[in-house]
Order: sequence, then C-alpha cells, then structure tokens
Amino acid sequence: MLQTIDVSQPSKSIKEQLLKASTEQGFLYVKGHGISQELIDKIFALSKSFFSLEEPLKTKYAIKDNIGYTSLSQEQLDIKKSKDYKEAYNFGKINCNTGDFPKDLHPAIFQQNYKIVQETNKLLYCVAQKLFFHLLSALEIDEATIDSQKDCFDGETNTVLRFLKYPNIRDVKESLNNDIRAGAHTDYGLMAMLFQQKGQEGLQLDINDNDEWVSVPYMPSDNPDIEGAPLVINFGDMLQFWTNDLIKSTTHRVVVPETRFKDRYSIVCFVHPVIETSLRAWKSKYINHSSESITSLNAGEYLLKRLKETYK
Ligand SMILES: O=C(O)CCC(=O)C(=O)O
Ligand SMILES: [Fe+2]
Repeated sequence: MLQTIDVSQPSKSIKEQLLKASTEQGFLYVKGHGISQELIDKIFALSKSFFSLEEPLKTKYAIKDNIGYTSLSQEQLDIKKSKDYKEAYNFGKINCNTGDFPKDLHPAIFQQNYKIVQETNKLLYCVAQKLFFHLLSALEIDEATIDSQKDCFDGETNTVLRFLKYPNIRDVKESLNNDIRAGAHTDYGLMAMLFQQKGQEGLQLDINDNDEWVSVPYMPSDNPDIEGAPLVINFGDMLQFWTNDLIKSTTHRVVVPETRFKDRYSIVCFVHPVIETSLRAWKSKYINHSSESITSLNAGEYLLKRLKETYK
C-alpha cells in the first residue's frame, strides 16, 4: 500500500515520510496540494473535448520537440512489447513559476481555455518544488548543493503537462494486441504528478522489479469542498541518478482493466530540471559514493536519448 503525505503539514513530519516513500516504493499519494476538485474536473473536461475532435484536427498538431499530439499506437514505452494503445497531447516550454506556455503552438480549444492549463501548471509546479526541497533537506544535502539545485527550476526546462486517453477496447479485435495501454517503463525526468479518475483504473507498479504488479487505485479527497483528489506522485530516473540508486524510479505500466469497456483519461505533469543540469550524484551521508555516478549526460541530453527510444 502506498503512503499518503500531506504537504500542507510542517516540514519535519513530511521529510521522514518522503524519504521512506521515495526509497521504498518510489510512488506515493500527495494531499494538501491546494488544487480544487473544480479545477481538476475542468481540466479533465478540456482533455475529453480535445480527444473527441476529428483526427485531422489533432494530427495537424502532431508531436514535435515533445510538444503536441501523439496518435494511437505511435508511442512505445516498453521496447520489448507492442505499441501503446493511447492518444496523448503535450504542453511544453512551460514557465515553471507562472505556469504560462506559448499559446500559438496549440489548437484553438487550448487557446480558448488557456487559463485552465496555466493555473494547473502553476499549482502542480508549486507542489513539485515543495517536495523536491523537502527531499533535499531529508537527505541532508549540504547547503551549497541545495543552493545550486535552486537553479534547476530557474530557466528553460523540459517540463511537460500531458493529457492521455486510453480508449476502451470493447470493439477492437483481440488479435490486434491492444491490451497494452502504456508499456512497462520508468519516467525520465525528476518526478511525475498524476491525476486519475474514479472507475478508470489501470496503473500498476512493479516495485521490486520482480514482475509482481500492484495496482494504484483512485483515491478520493477526504474533503472535496476544500481540495480535490490526492495526486499520485512518482520519482523519475534523474532523482535516481542524483542519489546513486537510493531513490527509486519505479517501473510502472497501464493495463486494460477487466471490464475493457471504459476509456481511461489521465493527466500527468512530467517535471524536468533546467536542461543543462548535471545528473551526477549528490553528496550526502545517505548516498553511496563507492561507485561512479551512473551517467555523465546532462538533463536535456538524457531526455533526448529516452525520447529517441520511445518514438522509434
Ligand atoms: O496514465 C497513467 O496512469 C500513467 C502514464 C504514464 O506512466 C506515463 O505516461 O509515463
Ligand atoms: Fe510513466
């Protein structure tokens, strides 16, 4: 069972829980994020309206430089299996402080509803930064490193907000092998923050990489008048590199649930540091320094490498 952390609580209690969740499961629920259910409902409604547009209207905005539309079976997250049966739309070049992004790269429906996306970006980013600095403090990273990591949010990043639709496969023939909604993978960036909806489950984790898959159920808000459902957060490869494998970038996938009759919509923010950020291991008494850092690539180079594999 995943832990739930309330980020509106004092730092001391959060830090311990965060260290445990990030090193044992790599996934957790986060509440106290301050994002209203009304805003979450609005952003899901926007995503649904977009995906229901005619295909040519969507392919006009086909993905380029990790921004835009990905059609069914275009992407493949697990290189050993088949293509992912999903559609997606990415917003990029997001200003991490304001949530703004270049409007003119996107179809009219997103230009007209700009505020919804911008506000969501801004609030999500605020939670991401809070979690990140709690983690640095929990790891007792030295002040100089903490200071230098502040820069990793200040400038051009590859952070992306992604709308996803996994269509139901009621009408699709078994032989098409469309049971993979998102193949097994780890996330490439710093962390990912996910909204999912009630009754549209399918996300699963393989915490110990032993092919034992655990489901991540939808968790409702305990006080919907105050804030929306908890976010599902997971840590990406970059945090694993910085901590020389102490923090887990856990393998996960999305499968078709038994009913097969329901679409799944999810919304994920993939948080990335400034592109030039080094991925070398940090110094901390918790981090093992007996081996070399796992990669010498910087954040931008590493993302490019992973994207090449995904869109082969
Ligand atoms: O839709 C989901 O629940 C997760 C998707 C995911 O893991 C991804 O796109 O990286
Ligand atoms: Fe993922």
